[in-house]
Amino acid sequence: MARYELVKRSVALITLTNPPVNALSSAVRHAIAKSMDHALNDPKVTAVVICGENGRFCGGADIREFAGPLRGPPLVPLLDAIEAGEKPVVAAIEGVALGGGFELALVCHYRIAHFKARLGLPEVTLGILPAAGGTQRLPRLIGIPAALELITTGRHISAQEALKLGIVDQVTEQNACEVAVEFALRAVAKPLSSRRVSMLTTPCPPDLDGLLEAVTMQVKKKARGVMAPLACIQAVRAAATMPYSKGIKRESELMATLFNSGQARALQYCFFAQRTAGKWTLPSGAQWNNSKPREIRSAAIIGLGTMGRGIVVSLARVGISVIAVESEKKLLETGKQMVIGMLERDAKRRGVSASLNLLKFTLSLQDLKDVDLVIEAVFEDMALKKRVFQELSKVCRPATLLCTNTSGLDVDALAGVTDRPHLVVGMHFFSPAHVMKLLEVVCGPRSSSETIATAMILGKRMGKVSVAVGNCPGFVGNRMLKPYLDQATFLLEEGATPEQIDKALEDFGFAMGVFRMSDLAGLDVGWRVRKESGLTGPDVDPKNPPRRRQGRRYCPIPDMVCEQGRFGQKTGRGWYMYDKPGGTNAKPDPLIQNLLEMYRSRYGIQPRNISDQEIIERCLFALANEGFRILEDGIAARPEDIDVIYLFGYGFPRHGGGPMFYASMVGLERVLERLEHYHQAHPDVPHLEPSPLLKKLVACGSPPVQKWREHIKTMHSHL
Ligand SMILES: CC(C)(COP(=O)(O)OP(=O)(O)OC[C@H]1O[C@@H](n2cnc3c(N)ncnc32)[C@H](O)[C@@H]1OP(=O)(O)O)[C@@H](O)C(=O)NCCC(=O)NCCSC(=O)/C=C/CCCCCCCCCCCCC(=O)O
Repeated sequence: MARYELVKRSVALITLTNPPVNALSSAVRHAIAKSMDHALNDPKVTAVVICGENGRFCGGADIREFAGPLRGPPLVPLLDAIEAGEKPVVAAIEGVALGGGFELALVCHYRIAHFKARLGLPEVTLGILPAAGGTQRLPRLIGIPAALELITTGRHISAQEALKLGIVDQVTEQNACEVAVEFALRAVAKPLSSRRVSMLTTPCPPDLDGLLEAVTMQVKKKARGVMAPLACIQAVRAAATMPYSKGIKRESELMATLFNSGQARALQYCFFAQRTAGKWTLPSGAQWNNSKPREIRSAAIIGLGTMGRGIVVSLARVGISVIAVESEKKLLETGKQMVIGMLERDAKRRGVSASLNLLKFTLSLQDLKDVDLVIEAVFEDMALKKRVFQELSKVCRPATLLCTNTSGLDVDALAGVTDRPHLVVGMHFFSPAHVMKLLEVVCGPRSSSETIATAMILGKRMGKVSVAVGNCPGFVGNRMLKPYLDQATFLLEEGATPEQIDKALEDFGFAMGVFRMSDLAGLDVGWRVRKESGLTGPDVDPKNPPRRRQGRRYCPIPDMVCEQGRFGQKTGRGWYMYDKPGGTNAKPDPLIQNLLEMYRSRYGIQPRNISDQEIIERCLFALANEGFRILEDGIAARPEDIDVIYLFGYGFPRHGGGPMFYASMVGLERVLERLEHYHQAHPDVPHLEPSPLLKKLVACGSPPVQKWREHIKTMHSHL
């Protein structure tokens, strides 16, 4: 867990050996304590260097250990002892020094960083704080404002920024460990007291209270209801107002309030769920680690609408040459100008040059004959998409992968019109595609494992979180959205307003309430889908009872809003009003209020007071209930996959963990009881009827999310 060597006859080299990230597990802490003890007591040793194996200094505390009882030497006394030692200790930072790893570097008397290293205190993203002295040492080293920013955001910084801030003493392009050993030899016999960061006086800004207040406001606005950043601010205040011995106690008290909190559990779950989601498997046994992806050097995008443009940008900025195709000259020219502008702005922000030489714009599909992969991003119309796929089949070489960016249409039906169904897969990007991190990779029954592996890895290369899902209407994300949206509109009928429902959801932590989100996405999209599926429009049988369709409750209010030409932000009117078309500042609209009142009186609905609790329960439990059905149907392989989709694609708050984790945190028994209650009150809403899997899990004693897979006996796995 740590290797001890004597190098250059007098330097103790301690190498952390806990792959893959040299996390500070109990065994590693034990080994560090033993090695330090040895080094400090061996008269041959004049200095110590600490480094990590495989070019990675240390990824911090072992997060997996947080779930169980705490064992092994505690970190704070171990680190304090390293700092207090009488022999110089130098940290050789390669790869990463994160969390406890950064705190380990901070107790070393000198820090040498490789120029590619990254440093940071990401604890706040895990719902905790840097409780191994990080909140007390970093402000002493770099001052309150810079330390506050790093600790409350968890941002990783480069070695160069660390040097500028005064965190590291030297940045090197050579082997950091060798440089550190030479450095250590030169440090022997130099006084150490000024190198002990805990003994420094924190440089304090003139208006400390004002600064802390401003940061508190910022944090509350950005991360509504999240506890950890606020605790971080309090800990940093202690560094400014207390001696180290007291500050460290305050840090530990604050950590105790966070450590076992639901938010910390949820955020740590998210960390692992994100990593689990890439690990797809198929019933055939093919999976992420035994399927070889193809190398993609060139790609083509069909359609330069909002989605197509975002996908072109995402591909070009990772070095893939892209041919962009449009059907008309004017559309091609507009799309081209927009893509170039987006790439230039993106490159400027990242301080690199825009990769415009990778782009080609064309009106002819014939130009695609040699590309490795095509992503179709035309209008969401099955007949049109089929025509495109038939054409691609003729034009592209037989080995070209054909992908569709549909948000819910049948991927296998598209595969069926091609000469290569095994090379067809869905790549469902989220808008704007160059910003949103989520990618649903939709596996059709005929998609080959090589095709799936290629789409998954390509997504990762584009900086996306790729999740493999099965092929059904709406896949995972949009399929679950339906019951969620339905509950929101039923609540409108019953007496709530769009702003009340949005506020409840935003207070819960959603980036945007359901009505603001719908206004942003455009209300006409759903309207067209409802018309196509016979739920509204001229094809609806007039004998249908007014608020029922296809044998279940139906709320026509969204159709009425669209009939008035209110399509959301783009028309300046939707569920809210905006100062102009394309405006983003949502204001409640009295016309919507009138529409709701007239609607209720027309149908004799007596509006009632609806509590925020009912809003949250009906919207979120209906959402999770559909998630359970998706698991039963084999459309998602694991609850983690569903949660990752909602975290990265739909603004579900990370500190809630995602809909499935949230359900488990509330308690499956309680979710079942509330769904039964609401279904009894609304028997014509099948989405409120508890799913068989939920009932089964409750009957099995409500196991934790990670164990649900053992209870899912999927008859027809689509994955
Ligand atoms: C950037 C990375 C390090 C690497 O990224 P990448 O190369 O892309 O690789 P990944 O796929 O992300 O990771 C590879 C695998 O490694 C696993 N992993 C990564 N980091 C860790 C970790 N820190 N612990 C465990 N496992 C880790 C990852 O899951 C992958 O596994 P697998 O292959 O999928 O199986 C990147 O990984 C990264 O960013 N890592 C996280 C870095 C981080 O967040 N570090 C901070 C950790 S928290 C910390 O350090 C805290 C320090 C203070 C601790 C003080 C503890 C005191 C406890 C006292 C509590 C008192 C309360 C008492 C209350 C009571 O009374 O009960």
